[in-house]
Amino acid sequence: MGFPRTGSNPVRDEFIYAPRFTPPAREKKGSWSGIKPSWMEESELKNRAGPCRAETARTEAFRRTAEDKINTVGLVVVKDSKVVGLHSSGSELHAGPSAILEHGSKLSQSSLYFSRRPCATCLKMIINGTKNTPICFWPGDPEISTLTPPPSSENSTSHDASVLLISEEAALDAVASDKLKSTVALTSASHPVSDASLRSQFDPDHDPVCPDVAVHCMVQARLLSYRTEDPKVGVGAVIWAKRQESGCVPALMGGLYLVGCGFNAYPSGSHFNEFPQMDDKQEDRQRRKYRYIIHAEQNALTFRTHEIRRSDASLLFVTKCPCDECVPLIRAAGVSHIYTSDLDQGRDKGDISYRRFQHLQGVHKYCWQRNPSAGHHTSHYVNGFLGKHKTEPEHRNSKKLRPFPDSNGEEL
Ligand SMILES: Nc1ccn([C@H]2C[C@H](O)[C@@H](COP(=O)(O)OP(=O)(O)OP(=O)(O)O)O2)c(=O)n1
Repeated sequence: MGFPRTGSNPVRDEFIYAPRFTPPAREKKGSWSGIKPSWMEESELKNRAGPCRAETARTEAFRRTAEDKINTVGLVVVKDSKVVGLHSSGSELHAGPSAILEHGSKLSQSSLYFSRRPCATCLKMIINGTKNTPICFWPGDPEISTLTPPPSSENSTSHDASVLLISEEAALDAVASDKLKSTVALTSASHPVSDASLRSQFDPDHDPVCPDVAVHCMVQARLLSYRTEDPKVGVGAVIWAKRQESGCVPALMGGLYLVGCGFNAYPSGSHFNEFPQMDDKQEDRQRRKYRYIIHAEQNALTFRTHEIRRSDASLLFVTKCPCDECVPLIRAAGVSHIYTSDLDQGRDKGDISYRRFQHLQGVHKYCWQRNPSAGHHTSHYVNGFLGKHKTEPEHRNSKKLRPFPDSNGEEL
């Protein structure tokens, strides 16, 4: 028997998982809402095709799509019969997460119209971030995850292998989508919010916060990680921002305000043991957790209580290196500083990899080394680990927070 996880976003019975496109119940602009996503899909492709006419762009788009295997998606967000959001998928960030970034949990009061079935990564974020939200899509080839490697054109064997891999990924996505949409409605409650205060201890000429405050925020993230629903590893994330204008925030906060926080968990409102929990050491890929679990950063961004303002420094503290799924999201959200650990950095693990973080540009990165003398890719000894990972004694003095070098080896 399961029990509900508290969360602000139950997955609903009313979820419309249309095998064929379902026009919105004849809203005034219903047919337009249906057509618009296709236009949005095309608009992204038009951008890629350059300033040519629509028809040419479409032809070009199909050619490129076939080559790239991206299957771009258009998304229209409708609220009270008005279009409140237009999003299209790019090669790094899909339309679904882009809508989550723009609207957050306000998507709950809207209807979503996709031009094709979203991939499992998008669907899990949409389901997690919405409540009683109709989701409609045109039939046809589903969206392909940005994590799926494009087919190589170098030789036919690797091309065939890539195409096979894409088919397998698409099939697994379809299974995950079905599983995600079949979840049931549960209770609603507010997402956990840390009420910790920060002392005003930072160097205004350099980093937005001093190391002591960074340690403090990391401890907050770590505490959150213990709330994980992942049977194996807990990850916590806290986002703080530093207001540029003085005088708006009480001095106690040192100019910082909480943007959001989260931990890795199954879609909000799901039952215990409802989704697969295996990791990538176990054989059956259909039963692995990665397509279902919402990452700590994804939850922190989705259930944020403040918008991320580009004019303010925004600081993400996350107990584990951001994975390849989250890096584009974090960048698109406008996070300016990332404080994280060196755990798994650079690792390629198939279902979840950590390669993109090292190449992330334009963001200040601080790498938390639990033990500077140890190399990367060691065992899990950071944050709310569970299960088989061995506990390492904590030596506070061995911790070292250091700026992450950019790809040229220079510190940011
Ligand atoms: N920045 C990150 C990185 C990971 N996670 C979450 C998503 C999954 O719940 C879990 C995945 O962690 P691992 O990469 O450690 O995968 P495994 O649990 O399979 O461990 P292993 O390294 O042994 O394969 O962590 C997260 O929320 N935020």
